[in-house]
Amino acid sequence: MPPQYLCPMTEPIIDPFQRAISYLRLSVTDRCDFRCVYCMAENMTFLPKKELLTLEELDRMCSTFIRLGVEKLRITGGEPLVRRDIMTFFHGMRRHLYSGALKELTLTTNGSQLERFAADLAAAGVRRVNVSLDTLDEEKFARVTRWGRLPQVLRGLDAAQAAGLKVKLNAVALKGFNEDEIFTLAEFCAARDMDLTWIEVMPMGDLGNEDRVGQYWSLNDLRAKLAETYRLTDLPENTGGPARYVRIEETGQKIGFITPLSHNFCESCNRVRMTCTGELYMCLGQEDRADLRPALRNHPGNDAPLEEAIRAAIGLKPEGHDFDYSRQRADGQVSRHMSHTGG
Ligand SMILES: Nc1nc2c(ncn2[C@@H]2O[C@H](COP(=O)(O)OP(=O)(O)OP(=O)(O)O)[C@@H](O)[C@H]2O)c(=O)[nH]1
Ligand SMILES: C[S@@+](CC[C@H](N)C(=O)[O-])C[C@H]1O[C@@H](n2cnc3c(N)ncnc32)[C@H](O)[C@@H]1O
Ligand code: SF4
Ligand code: SF4
Repeated sequence: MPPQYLCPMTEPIIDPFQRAISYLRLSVTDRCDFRCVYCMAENMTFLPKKELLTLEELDRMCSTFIRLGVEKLRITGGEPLVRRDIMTFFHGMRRHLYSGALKELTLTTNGSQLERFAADLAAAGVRRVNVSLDTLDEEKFARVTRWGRLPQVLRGLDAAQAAGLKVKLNAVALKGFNEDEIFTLAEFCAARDMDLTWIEVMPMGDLGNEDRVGQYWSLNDLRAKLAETYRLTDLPENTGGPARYVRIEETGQKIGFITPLSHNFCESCNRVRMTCTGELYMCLGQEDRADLRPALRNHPGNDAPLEEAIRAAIGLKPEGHDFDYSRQRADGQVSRHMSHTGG
């Protein structure tokens, strides 16, 4: 039997494994202007737009989570910046930053729309963005994203930095694809004062013809390759996020490793994820979820049922994921696509 959760309103909710849940990742759309080969199939069926929570509903959901102790809100997708009028939502969240209840409002993006939106994001109180970029080669970029164009993303990075946003690059490590770019990407980031985090590819969703097992490249191997050239020093574990960091002594640069497969970090998990239809997923690597929409829609003007539904859902958060490439399944071990919850 999970314990009861009677927390003071401003303290984060504690899950069954004594982890405080202070971080909400919100997917505001399942659509995207790219079709990355490890994330989506080329032909995707998206939700009808009428299924999505409205911007007002997203605001009410997030405000309720913030009242329940969420201090960090990351907007993701699909591609969050392709949702129409999404800046209205960002500007609405600024009031929680001003009140001090929300410590960080941020987003993870493919960068394609940053040239257009970076200044407005900064005006809404966003201080840093994570941009996904797996290669600096134009032809490879077009191949891995299927629909993306590298120059557009590079202009987005420039716009973000010009707007004063701190930028972190996320690169998914893909066997036989970007193994040869670990030094170029490190140098690119060092020259632009951007952090870089590598991510192990996770077996989620049906990708059409892509080979999941063949894509996987352990970050232990990537790290060993870096260490052949650089002296790496492990930095103290940061319990606020999934990445472990090393410093490159020769350049002072920090490199992060997100290793759900080779070294899982579930013990310090502090997060839950909500989809654009109001489903709360308790773990990225599991199917457990709760539909918060009825509590939201059936009780206009009364947030108590929604608060109760959120507490009950977090009371069911599992201990961790079950991803495992040793089972040699090329299909996703979690059936939904990464874009459903936004990573
Ligand atoms: N397995 C697992 N992977 C995660 C988790 N959080 C993030 N990731 C992976 O890391 C990727 C990058 O995450 P980001 O969106 O940049 O967020 P973050 O690393 O939490 O961001 P920071 O605030 O910069 O630490 C995600 O898309 C996932 O692939 C998690 O809780 N579990
Ligand atoms: C799903 S995307 C959503 C936000 C935005 N479209 C972007 O690409 O940054 C969030 C992150 O998930 C990562 N991702 C997608 N599929 C993945 C997979 N199968 N394994 C690991 N990371 C994945 C992407 O590289 C990206 O950094
Ligand atoms: S990783 Fe991001 S940019 Fe790529 S297809 Fe998925 S949602 Fe779109
Ligand atoms: S896999 Fe699940 S439990 Fe582990 S860190 Fe990610 S969300 Fe948390």
